[in-house]
Amino acid sequence: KKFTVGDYLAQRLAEIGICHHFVVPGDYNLILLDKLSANPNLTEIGCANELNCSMAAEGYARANGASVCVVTFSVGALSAFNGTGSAYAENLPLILVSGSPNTNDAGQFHILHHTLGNGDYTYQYEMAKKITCCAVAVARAEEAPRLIDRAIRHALLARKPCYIEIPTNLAGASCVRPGPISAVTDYVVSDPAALEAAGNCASEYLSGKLKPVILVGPKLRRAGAEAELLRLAEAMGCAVAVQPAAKGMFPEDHPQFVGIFWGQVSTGAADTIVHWADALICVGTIFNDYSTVGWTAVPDIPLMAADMDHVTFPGAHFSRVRLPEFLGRLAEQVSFNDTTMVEYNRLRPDPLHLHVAAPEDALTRKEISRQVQDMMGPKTSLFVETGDSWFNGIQLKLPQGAQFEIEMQWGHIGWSIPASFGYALHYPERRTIVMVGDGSFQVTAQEVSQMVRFRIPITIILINNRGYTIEVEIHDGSYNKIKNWDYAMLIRAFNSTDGDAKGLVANTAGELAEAIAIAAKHDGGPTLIECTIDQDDCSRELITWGHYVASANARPPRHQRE
Ligand SMILES: C/C(NCc1cnc(C)nc1N)=C(/S)[C@H](O)COP(=O)(O)OP(=O)(O)O
Ligand SMILES: [Mg+2]
Repeated sequence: KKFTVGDYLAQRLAEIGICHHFVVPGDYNLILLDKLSANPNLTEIGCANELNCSMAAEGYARANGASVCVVTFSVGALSAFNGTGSAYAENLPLILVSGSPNTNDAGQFHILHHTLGNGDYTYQYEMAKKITCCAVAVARAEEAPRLIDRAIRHALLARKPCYIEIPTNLAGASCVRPGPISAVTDYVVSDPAALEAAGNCASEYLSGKLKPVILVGPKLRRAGAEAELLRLAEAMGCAVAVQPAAKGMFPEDHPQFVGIFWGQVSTGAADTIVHWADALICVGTIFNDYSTVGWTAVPDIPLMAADMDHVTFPGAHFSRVRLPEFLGRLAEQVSFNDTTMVEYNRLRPDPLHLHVAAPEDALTRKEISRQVQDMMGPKTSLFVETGDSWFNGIQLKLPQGAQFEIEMQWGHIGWSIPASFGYALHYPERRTIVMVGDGSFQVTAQEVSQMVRFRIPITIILINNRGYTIEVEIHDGSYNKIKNWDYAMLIRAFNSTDGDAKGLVANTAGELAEAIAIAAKHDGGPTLIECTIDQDDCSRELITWGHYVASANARPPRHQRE
């Protein structure tokens, strides 16, 4: 049986641990799709469109470590670029594969369908270079092994997406078989001298400091260093604060967890402790406009920042120091100093006694949060969508074992529906819950039909506040209004005659409790619960945060100031 370029790609994808490949077919990729589905280790997952396909792959990569999205040329890839951008911003090795024109067409100046019609076939590859860590276009079958291995290796090492373009007439062309996968997957260990020097520099940075705090950022998990961080935190005994996009990357039931550090909208007394510290160990942190509340919450002491493959101090930088190895080494050498925990225990806020609404009470944002809190257990994975769901979700306490997913760097509304679908395919034994607003839901609603098709029992808490409330709080206008849907009824449309999803409406606290009880027992497919709340019922945190972000957006151009 002929071994082809498509078989080579399929084998490499399977060898790096991918079990599901997300696809939308098109005549430039059909032969390639045949080769992928011929590989027994790969299960084909069709998506309703390429935006959702790429976002499903983004979510799958959060669970699986790497993922692949296979689309057709131009009309497919340009939509998939959005999920690829998300994977770049969120540090996920998503492999974007696109079919492309027959290798003879460019040289014959043919005009082809799906293209711009100007005879240029390089624009997609050029665009892909900007949003991936490595982009390759296979022009001859002989070079396919080298290019495929290179792109995948770069993506795995950098935790960034890569791009592989395969012409429609090469997917089935003969190709040699691959060598050991270790050539692709073996990571680059830290440089021993740099690791040693960075460790010594950390000791210097910490010596003499009285009040060290650890601040955890979202790149910790992407670097695979959660276990080493836990060891370091327990060796120091200090307070551990977490950035909002890193929620769940340090256990919230741990005695040293002091809350989410998010400036004015922090939880617990995280901001008090972080600002009280005289040494801040930042691990995988990202200080962007959203996580610093419009630049009002940037730590103001000299900090030490350990990133995925380098460490910087107030006076030194060390390249090729991998985060797991660095934190592991630090855990061996630091001295115990729980000053910030002693202080925190004097500041620890009393647990919130959330008002329990009466069953007949109209549903409110607070009551939804209270009931979602009660849903959560060790097997819960909670996805929170861009919108007030960020603030509602971040306030929740994660029980031991619960996971949390947020897309705070890219922030594409609608991400949570396809992403939770992709994620849940890898974790069928977990109970995935999505908190999503009405506006976001309208962007990618079609992927609920894939949850129906593949019978994935995701619980979707759809918070219908009649429009784009987060935008209203940043800057209101007519554009923040949207057409209301009968969201629960949509499920009947997606079920058609062979689906087993449930669409429920909750207008009161009692109806929500009933709907959640039904969802907890339903596993034949998703349960969508449409929760109607007042359109002005949004979190205090959103309003506060929105004002600061709006003023950051409004800073006058520099030349106007002079
Ligand atoms: C329109 C936009 N952001 C701008 C935006 C526009 N387009 C994309 C793809 N991503 C974005 N974040 C946002 S946050 C809406 O308020 C979301 O509305 P909804 O899902 O209904 O949530 P809230 O009501 O809680 O805000
Ligand atoms: Mg809304």
